[in-house]
Amino acid sequence: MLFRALKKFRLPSLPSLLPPSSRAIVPNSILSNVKKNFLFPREFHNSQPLRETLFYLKTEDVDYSQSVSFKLPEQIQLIAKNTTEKISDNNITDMMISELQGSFFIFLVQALKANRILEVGTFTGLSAACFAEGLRRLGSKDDAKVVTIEYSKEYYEMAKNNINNAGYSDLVELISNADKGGYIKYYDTILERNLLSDDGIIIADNVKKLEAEGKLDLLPEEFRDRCIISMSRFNEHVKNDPRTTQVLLPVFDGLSFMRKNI
Ligand SMILES: C[S@@+](CC[C@H](N)C(=O)[O-])C[C@H]1O[C@@H](n2cnc3c(N)ncnc32)[C@H](O)[C@@H]1O
Repeated sequence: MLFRALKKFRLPSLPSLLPPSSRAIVPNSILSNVKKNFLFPREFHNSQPLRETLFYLKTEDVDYSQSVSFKLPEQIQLIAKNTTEKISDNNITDMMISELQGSFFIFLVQALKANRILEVGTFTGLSAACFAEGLRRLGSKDDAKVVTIEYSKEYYEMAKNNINNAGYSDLVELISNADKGGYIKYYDTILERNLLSDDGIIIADNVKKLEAEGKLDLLPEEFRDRCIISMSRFNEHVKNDPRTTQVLLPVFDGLSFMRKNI
């Protein structure tokens, strides 16, 4: 599961999920990406029928969309290439956002005129680079920044190299953290601490309703329950929260957009 939130933060302070070094820097932000990689065991990732049902967009539709959408800059495409070269396990590289999603994120940062972006779950830095590219295309102000946190030391190191090599280190602050909190925790922390500014947006990724696809019974019960529980619990939590308004779009892996009711 992947949690993304595109948001604008309000100070005074950042939640404890960020280390002290980053506490002063998130007035307007995008929070992105908590992927719960443990949700699907390897053997299920490798099951073709399941993969087809989990990733329900047809390849030709995605290819067509990509062919008529603007391309990711070469230096960002290289991050995706390096990731698949260095991590040969498809189950892991599947965590990476698609090229099309990367283009969408650049577009979104520009459209929202985001200035500060907080991403939870860097992986190898592809989406962070896209956020940074969006900031750059906006003609980023002095305080514009992507703060991205990753709890895996290995991915953190890979991301650091990728971001440096792609030339975004001036815009991206990488943080290695140990907090394994889930979607609800991050979401509540942001709202309770009033970190989301009035025009900020939270995006949660990988929140599509798996059981609607009818093939969840391919998974053993324990995994089935965990998938449904964690995703639908989050969706329901937000749906029932009077503080925000949510729209869940059936795109990519299920992208939910939330904004504060003001
Ligand atoms: C789906 S991947 C993110 C995809 C990525 N942003 C990209 O560029 O394609 C999710 C990442 O989040 C990390 N992660 C999961 N939970 C986290 C948490 N609570 N704090 C920090 N990182 C987390 C995982 O280690 C993994 O690298």
